[in-house]
Amino acid sequence: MTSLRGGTTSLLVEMKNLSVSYKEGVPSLRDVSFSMKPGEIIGIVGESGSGKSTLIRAVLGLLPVGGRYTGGEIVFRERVLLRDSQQDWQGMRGKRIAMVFQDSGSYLNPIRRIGSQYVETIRAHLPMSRKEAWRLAVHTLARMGLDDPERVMHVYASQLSGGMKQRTAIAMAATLEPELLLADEPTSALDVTTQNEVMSQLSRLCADKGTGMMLVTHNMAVAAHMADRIGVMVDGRLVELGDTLRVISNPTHEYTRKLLQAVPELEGECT
Ligand SMILES: Nc1ncnc2c1ncn2[C@@H]1O[C@H](COP(=O)(O)OP(=O)(O)OP(=O)(O)O)[C@@H](O)[C@H]1O
Repeated sequence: MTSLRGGTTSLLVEMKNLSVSYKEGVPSLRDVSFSMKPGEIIGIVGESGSGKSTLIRAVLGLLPVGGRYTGGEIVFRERVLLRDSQQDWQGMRGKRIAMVFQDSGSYLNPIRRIGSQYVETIRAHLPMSRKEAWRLAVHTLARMGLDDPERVMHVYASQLSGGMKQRTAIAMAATLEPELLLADEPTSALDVTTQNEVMSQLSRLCADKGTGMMLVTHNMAVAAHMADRIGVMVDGRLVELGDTLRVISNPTHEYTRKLLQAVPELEGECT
């Protein structure tokens, strides 16, 4: 299990009574409140439809079609995002707040070599020469477990396997050293062995760069392995939030107990 990182005491993110609806009068997020410290990893678990994706998309200011903020606040580094214009919010995306999702790899540009799009992404946010950006990209691809990163830089996405594309997309998001990485089931399309590897590499990359992560997963074992704290969602509410060890050894909510009982290797730790 990872430990808490980041030295400053100011908060990275605060959610205050956040509510979101897609349909009038039917909230998909209900009064969700919590805060994150810099460098912290929070795992968000819960059943399908409980609002996990809505929660992290809300932080990015990119709700799925039809979604509306109906109450509350999101504060990022002491700045209230919900009161800011979309333009201010846009300035945060990519560099300060980045997101990876289940099929990020499939969004790589198919008609440009990986190296060209990777270098351009880096240089759009960081003051670097092409050579420096190339070196940083190769280094990060290697940290994400890609065996021959120079070759990866020279090929098109169609020449990479699904796992390699996903690792590449995750590396690209992490390269910019965002303060917050929003990860929505980033490895669930990969086979189990690859999932574990990519999760460990991602966690190491975040630790290297002091990046905080909000990790949405349906897999309690993944959350227990990766996160400093675990939050559990049921029907749009955050019904439990606590240190990982406390949540898995002494869950307070019935639904958390049910989730833990479904994970054989954690079952013995649940009282
Ligand atoms: N674009 C949308 N339009 C209408 N309703 C939506 C939309 N996106 C999500 N919802 C509804 O909001 C609720 C929360 O959905 P959300 O996708 O956030 O849950 P989730 O916990 O991430 O689910 P899953 O694990 O299946 O991805 C669900 O009832 C869902 O049907």
